[in-house]
Amino acid sequence: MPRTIDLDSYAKGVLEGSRAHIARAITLVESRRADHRELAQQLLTTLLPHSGGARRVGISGVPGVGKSTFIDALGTLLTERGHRVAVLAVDPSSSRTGGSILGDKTRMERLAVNPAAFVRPSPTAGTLGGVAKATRETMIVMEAAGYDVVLVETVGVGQSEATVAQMVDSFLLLTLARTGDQLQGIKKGVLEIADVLAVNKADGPHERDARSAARELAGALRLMRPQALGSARAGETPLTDTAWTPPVLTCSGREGSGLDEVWERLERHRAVLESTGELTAKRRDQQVEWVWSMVRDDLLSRLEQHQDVRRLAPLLEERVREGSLTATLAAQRIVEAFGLR
Ligand SMILES: Nc1nc2c(ncn2[C@@H]2O[C@H](COP(=O)(O)OP(=O)(O)OP(=O)(O)O)[C@@H](O)[C@H]2O)c(=O)[nH]1
Repeated sequence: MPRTIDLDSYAKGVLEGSRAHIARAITLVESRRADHRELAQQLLTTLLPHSGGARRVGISGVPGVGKSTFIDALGTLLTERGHRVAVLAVDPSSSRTGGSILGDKTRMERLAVNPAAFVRPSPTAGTLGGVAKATRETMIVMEAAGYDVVLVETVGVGQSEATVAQMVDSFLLLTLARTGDQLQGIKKGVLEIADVLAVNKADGPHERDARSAARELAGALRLMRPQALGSARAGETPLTDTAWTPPVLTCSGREGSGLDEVWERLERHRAVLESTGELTAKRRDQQVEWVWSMVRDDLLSRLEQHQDVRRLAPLLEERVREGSLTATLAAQRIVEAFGLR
C-alpha cells in the first residue's frame, strides 16, 4: 500500500473499472490499520451510491463437491453472455490455517485470466465477523466498478453459510448424490437457507444416481419446508421466501451441463423477490442486521480483551467446572466486571 493514499484517484479508478485500482481499494478495505479503516470508510461512502446493482448469489457446498470447477464454468458462461462477474469468498478457516481454502485463483483457471471476471480469495481478517465485513465491503467496491454478478463462495464451516446468506439475494447449495441416511448428513440449517439446490457431478456413470438423489432431496425438502415457515413467530421474517419453493436440479460443473438451468432458477428466484417487494426489504434488513452483527463482534472482542474480565474468567470457569458456581451467576459476574470500567 502506498504511503499517501489519494482517495479521489482510488474512487475514480474503481468507477472506471480499473483492475489495479479495484485491487488497491480492496487491500485498503481489508486493512486492519486504524488510519486505513478510516480512509476505507470514506472511500466506501463515495462508492456506496454506485453500488447495489449486482445479482448477489451465495454458493456453498462441502469440500470436494466441486465448487471451484462449478464457479469457473458458471462464471465463464455468464461472461460469455456479457455479464461482468466477481467471485468473492468467505472462508473463516483461512485465518486459522493461514492459507485460504476458497477463492484461490489457481482453482478457477478460466475465470482467473478472464478480463470480464475478478476472483478474490477470502480475506484472512481473523474472526468470521471480520472476514464477512471485508467481503461485504469488497462487494460494494465490485458493484461500483460495474460487476453485475457477485458470486460469494463459502465452505460449510460453522456459521459461514448463515453469514453469507445475510449478504446475498439468493443462495445456491451444491450437493452430491446422496440417498436415505446420507441425506441426514446435510445440515438442516443450510437446507433452510438454500433457495436453489443442485446435485453436482451429474455426469457419466453418476448421472442416474444424481437424478434420483435430486428427487429424494426434493421430497425431503417438501416435508421440511412447511415446518420452517410455520415455526416463524408472528412478526418474524420467515426463514424461507413465501412465494418460492426451492427447486432441486442436477448439473455437472465439469461438463457444463445444467448450469443454464441453475442460473435461470436463480434469476427466477430474484424476480420473485423483486415482484413481491421482498428484495428491497431483504437488502434493507440485511444492512440493519449487519450493523448489529458488527456491534456484537466489537463488544465481544472488547469484553474478551478487558483486563478485569481476563483476570476473573479463568477463576469463574474453574468454579463452574467444579460445580461450586452456577453458569448464570458466572455469566453475570463477567458482564459486571466488564461494566465496571
Ligand atoms: N465427475 C465430476 N467431477 C468433478 C466435477 N466438478 C469437480 N469434479 C472433481 O471433484 C474434485 C473437487 O473439485 P473442485 O472443483 O476442486 O471442488 P471444491 O468443492 O472446490 O473442492 P474443495 O476445494 O475441496 O472445496 C476434483 O477432483 C474435480 O476434478 C463434475 O462436475 N463432475
